[in-house]
Amino acid sequence: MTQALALGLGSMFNHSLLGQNVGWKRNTETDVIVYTALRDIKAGEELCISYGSARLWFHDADAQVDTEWGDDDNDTGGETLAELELSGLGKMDL
Ligand SMILES: C[S@@+](CC[C@H](N)C(=O)[O-])C[C@H]1O[C@@H](n2cnc3c(N)ncnc32)[C@H](O)[C@@H]1O
Repeated sequence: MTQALALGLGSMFNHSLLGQNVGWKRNTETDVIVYTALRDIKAGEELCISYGSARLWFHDADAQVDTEWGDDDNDTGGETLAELELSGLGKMDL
């Protein structure tokens, strides 16, 4: 597994699984992450990427499922969010 830590502007994107409007792809040969608009984005609109459906480390304000913070039974890595993930858009290649 290869992991990456986005610095600079790349560290400013919030997560949205359902409302992501920016996709991203890592180039592990050049160590560059390329961000691409997934649709037309209005001025002032928040830019959101998907951090993936893996376990998140914060309470996701965007989550559409009943998640109780700190409860293993409610982690976001289960099938519920995976089913919601938009195919191929901003998906983490972990
Ligand atoms: C990479 S930073 C994103 C930028 C950050 N919001 C800032 O102002 O610097 C990741 C952090 O943003 C917050 N965050 C991102 N997406 C979120 C969401 N959907 N709901 C709640 N907090 C979120 C969490 O605190 C998370 O640890």
